Formats: sequence, structure tokens, C-alpha cells
Amino acid sequence: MSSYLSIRGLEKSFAARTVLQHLDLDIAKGEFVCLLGPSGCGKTTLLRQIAGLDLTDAGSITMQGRDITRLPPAQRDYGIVFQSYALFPNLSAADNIAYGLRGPRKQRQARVAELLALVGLEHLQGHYPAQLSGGQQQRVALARALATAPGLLLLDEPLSALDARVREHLRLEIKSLQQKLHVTTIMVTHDQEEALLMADRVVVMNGGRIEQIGAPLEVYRDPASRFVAGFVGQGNWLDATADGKGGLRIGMQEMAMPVWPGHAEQPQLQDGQPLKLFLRPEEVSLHGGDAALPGQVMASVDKLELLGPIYRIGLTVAAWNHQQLRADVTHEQLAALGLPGRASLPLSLTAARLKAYPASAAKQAEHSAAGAQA
Ligand SMILES: Nc1ncnc2c1ncn2[C@@H]1O[C@H](COP(=O)(O)OP(=O)(O)OP(=O)(O)O)[C@@H](O)[C@H]1O
Repeated sequence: MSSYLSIRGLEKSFAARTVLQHLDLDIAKGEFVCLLGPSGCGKTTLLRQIAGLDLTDAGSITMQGRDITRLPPAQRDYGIVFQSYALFPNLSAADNIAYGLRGPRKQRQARVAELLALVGLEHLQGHYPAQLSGGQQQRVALARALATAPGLLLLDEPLSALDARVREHLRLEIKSLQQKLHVTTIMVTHDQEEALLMADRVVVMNGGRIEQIGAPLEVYRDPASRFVAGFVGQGNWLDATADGKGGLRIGMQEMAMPVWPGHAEQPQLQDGQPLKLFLRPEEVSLHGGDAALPGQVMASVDKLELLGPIYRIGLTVAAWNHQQLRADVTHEQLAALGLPGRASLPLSLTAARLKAYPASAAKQAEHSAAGAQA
């Protein structure tokens, strides 16, 4: 991939606190990248580094081959939108958009008209921010950020102050605008649904590090770490143990060993070593029969929840030490299973869709340390 923006070994601390830990990231021209992670993981700090709003401690940022690491914000080529609309209250929508434009008046007016049309606000050009809704203000902020046709669009949680309906609508609008303009875009969000929906690639951050970079489907289906699995989307966690012969046990049931994300090959596991298994609710296979066939196990049905287009079924598996899990099915699948109306049904797991992780990262670290000493 030829990079439009290239970040190498970026580090940032505030006082004694390290916020970005030697970060590498490459972004291609025209890409829409979302920085996703929990509060405090360093997303905004990374965006501010790219914008030149904070000094960089170490590492480099290159844009189109130009080292911009030490350049002031005005000499970098980007437009930015913040969570708080940050419009000038005493300027109309049109004048807010025109603010950064230079050149002859007629040319500026034409550009403002073009931008107002782009964000669908031609009819509100004379309105002041206080006369605009949150969604409209954010459209003005977006038009202002795009006014000078920057090479990079930076969005810092631009939708999080808006109510759910407006947010859903604007997500799609921003995405289609970005595709139309083909402007390289980096958006900070803590909302995994938003990131999966809008991004070409999602950068999942945790504690100042990048845990995974991948297309939305990749991050969702093949989470590289236990953190990513837990943070992105819904999932089931099951306790299991290795059998020391390349397989595993859940309760009394034996299974082939599933995939180990982030491991080229399955690690050497001792008999009885605890594991965590992960699978999505839609990856639990339920069957209509009355008894468990080989490879299946009986699960009791604890509850049914309607989530609009799907049902979420709460299940307990007695043979797995009474572990609980959730399965998502369509309305048709639910009816085919004879639900509601039965107390238990056979369940099976597909090893290829299961992910195995060490039972605890701390234990894993202890294990490696013991291995290193040995
Ligand atoms: N100017 C600053 N001075 C001191 N500490 C800061 C500063 N800016 C950020 N931090 C700290 O750095 C850490 C990361 O902050 P950052 O804003 O990048 O997180 P974030 O992932 O964007 O989270 P949020 O979604 O809550 O904004 C936090 O612990 C924050 O308190």
C-alpha cells in the first residue's frame, strides 16, 4: 500500500503518563479510517498529533512524502471537525464556511454556495449557529473543514453530541460525502457500530497501542486479541481447558482446538491449562431435534429477547459446568426450532468459528516469563 499518511514510532506522554506508545500507522489516499477504542486509550491524542495541535515526543508523521512532524497546524493540509460544533456564534452559516477562504469575493461566494449545496443547507445560509439544530451545525462545521479542499479530513467524535436519529442519518451522509470527494479521512470514535459502518479500515486502540488494524469485517470476524473481541460487537466467552493433546474440553465435552488469533501456530498447551473461548451470538448453532446427536450438547432455554430483526436466546449448558451463552437467530429460524414452546434444544459449536485466548493475559505473561527463565 502506498501511504498518503505515514506514522512511525509515534510517542506522546503527558507528565509521567505515556499516552501513545511507539505507534505505527499507514493510511492510503482516499481511505476512511476510524480510530476506535475506549475512553482514554489515546485516540484524540493521536488525532491531535496528526493535526499538530500538540508537540510530538518522538517518531515521525509524513504526509505525501513530506515530513510534517514539526510543522505548525497551518502548514499541514487538513480540515478538522470537533465534537462540540465550534462555530463562530456571531457569523452566519455561510460566513462560518467562508472563514478560512482566501481570494476574490466572487470566487469565495461560489465556493460557499457549492459547499452549502454539498451539505444540503442552501436554505439556511443566513442562519446563525444558535438558530441551527445540532445536526445542522455539524454540517456547517463539516463544510467549513472541507472549504479549502484539504488533503486530509480529521473528525474528532463529530457525531457523539447528537441524538440517535440525527447521528444515524449523518453517519451515512458523511460516508457518502467522503466517498464522493475521495478525501482521506481519519475519524475518532468510541462507538464500535459507527466505526464498523463508516470505516474502510478500523484501527482498534487500547492503552496507547494499536491492538488491530483491519477492514470492519476482519476486525469483527477475526479479532486479533481478547481485547478486540470484547470491545467490538457482542460475544460469548466460555471457559475451557486444553487437553494436552491438541484439543480442548468444555465441561465434559471434548473438541478440536479452534483458531488462536495472533498466533501463527497453536501454542504448546499443557493438560488442564485454562482457556477462554470466544464466539459471536450468531455463530452458535442450534438444532431442532429432541436429543443431542454426536458433537451436540443439550442447552436449556432461559429467555428469548426480541431485538427487532433478530431474537437473542439466553441458554445454559449443564454439561459445560452450567455455562451460559447467547445465540442470535432470525424470526424464521426461531420458528423452525419450535420456539417459543420448548425448554431445551441441541446446540453445537464449529471449531473453525471459535477463537481461543489464554485464560488471562497476566497468566500468559507469567507463563512466558517462567519459560524465559527456564
Ligand atoms: N493535555 C493533556 N494533559 C494531560 N493529560 C492529557 C492531555 N490530553 C490527554 N491526556 C490524557 O491522555 C489520555 C488519553 O487521552 P485521549 O483524549 O487521547 O483519549 P481518548 O481515547 O480520545 O478518550 P476519550 O474518548 O475519552 O476522548 C487520557 O488519560 C487523558 O487524560
